[in-house]
Amino acid sequence: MKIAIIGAGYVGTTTAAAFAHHGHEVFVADNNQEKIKAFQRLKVPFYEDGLEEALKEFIQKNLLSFTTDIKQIIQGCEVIFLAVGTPSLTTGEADLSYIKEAAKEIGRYMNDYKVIVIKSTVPVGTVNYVQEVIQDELKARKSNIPFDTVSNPEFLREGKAMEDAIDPERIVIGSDSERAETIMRTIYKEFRCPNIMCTSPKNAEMIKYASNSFLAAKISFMNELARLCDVLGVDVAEVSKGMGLDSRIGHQFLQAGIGYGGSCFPKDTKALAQIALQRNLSLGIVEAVCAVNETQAQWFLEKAENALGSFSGKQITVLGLTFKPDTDDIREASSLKIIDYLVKKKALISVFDPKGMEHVKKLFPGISYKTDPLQALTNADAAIIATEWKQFTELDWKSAKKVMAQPYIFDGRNSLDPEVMKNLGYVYMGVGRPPL
Ligand SMILES: NC(=O)C1=CN([C@@H]2O[C@H](COP(=O)(O)OP(=O)(O)OC[C@H]3O[C@@H](n4cnc5c(N)ncnc54)[C@H](O)[C@@H]3O)[C@@H](O)[C@H]2O)C=CC1
Ligand SMILES: O=C(O)[C@H]1O[C@H](OP(=O)(O)OP(=O)(O)OC[C@H]2O[C@@H](n3ccc(=O)[nH]c3=O)[C@H](O)[C@@H]2O)[C@H](O)[C@@H](O)[C@@H]1O
Repeated sequence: MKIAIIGAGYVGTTTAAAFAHHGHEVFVADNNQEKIKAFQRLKVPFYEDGLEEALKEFIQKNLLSFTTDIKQIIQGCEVIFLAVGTPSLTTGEADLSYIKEAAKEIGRYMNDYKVIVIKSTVPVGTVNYVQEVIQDELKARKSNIPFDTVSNPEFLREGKAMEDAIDPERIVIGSDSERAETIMRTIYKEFRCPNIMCTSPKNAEMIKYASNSFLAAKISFMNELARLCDVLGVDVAEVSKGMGLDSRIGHQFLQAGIGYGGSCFPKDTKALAQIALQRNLSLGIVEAVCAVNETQAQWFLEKAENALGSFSGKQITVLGLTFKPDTDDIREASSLKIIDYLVKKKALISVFDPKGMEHVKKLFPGISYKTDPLQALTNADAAIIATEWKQFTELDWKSAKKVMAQPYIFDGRNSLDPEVMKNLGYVYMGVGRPPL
């Protein structure tokens, strides 16, 4: 089937690769010319493992192409996916301006029956809103071309985007039209997905926000618990291990740390709380999830500062800048809060990250960017681990101690073994773990 995708970001491009992998012919359009030029040169302008190789393969097989000509792909394909951004407004609400703009273009250019599929994460009711925007454009053209709008939220994780998109654990299709549902089922026919759920568009939209907010809630619950564990001398990592043994709880997303980041959990939790407030409802749990996350890095930094005496004038190394390992994405990364705090405290800051340094340089040009962890740790009074890259968990910490000025490790991801670090002579502080 010929499929158009509007928005060549993480989601648009990985979805495109997954559709091409399953034999569809995919056309991706973006209004960012630089991005499209990069893809046309077979270069992915962000880091996602396996994506560049996959795109190269499918472009060479003529199953995938990139363009800025949105009109052409709208007219050439029966199914059009919207994968544009839906960032937070200052109020916390989702900004639907990119969705609106893309929907207008569809209404302006569509020439025959289309299924418009919203893959972006959007508030409940957006499928109807897109329908209205397209309908208004068609009216202005005095046209009544038929079309359907469908919700098909995306659940992929950055860093594992390719495997998640090719073999998703679930596919949710929110449609009120039998015709559109049949087309959606045809698109996903070759996917080895154990769970395809068809429901209403509004239910599908809510499933996405509820899923992200629930995962964020698990993290904030453990992060809040970590603060109590810290006072009680309990190891939160042991607690999460014990909790996870109950299959009703499970092990995933119980790792305490310095807070969740990324382009989605922070924005989607805020958007859900905001959707409720607009209906005069307050979602106390979701609001608390956000509040714990807002303050978790600060709580950890204050503890670290107490342990060290002061950050002022000290050489502090931040290891890890991305919001999690295996990505170059620094959106809402906890490292940014850490650097901001350290700058205010007049610390001398060195950083290292395998993928995220170029992006952070634009925000903090005045700090020192190093080429490897040991170089970053040289003469450091303390190291703060902000992202659990394997370059840090597998570092030769014995050699690292020799180059550091003082042996303080503040492990914001509980990624190292406290016992091992103590035996190497470090003063180790994790999140919600008793000092040894
Ligand atoms: N990044 C992720 O891991 C996931 C993101 N999502 C959701 O998917 C959506 C997209 O996210 P990302 O891919 O991360 O965003 P992104 O910011 O990486 O990409 C969005 C792209 O849309 C393009 N765009 C915006 N307006 C356009 C228009 N009118 N015409 C053509 N192109 C346009 C932008 O230039 C940009 O390249 C968001 O709603 C996000 O919440 C859902 C699951 C996972
Ligand atoms: O809507 C989205 O964009 C996506 O958001 C998350 O995916 P992602 O943001 O790529 O990353 P996660 O692996 O979920 O991690 C998010 C943050 O939570 C933190 N985290 C995760 C797990 C944990 O136990 N503790 C913890 O602090 C990570 O360090 C990271 O900062 C969801 O996992 C995806 O299912 C969803 O599609």
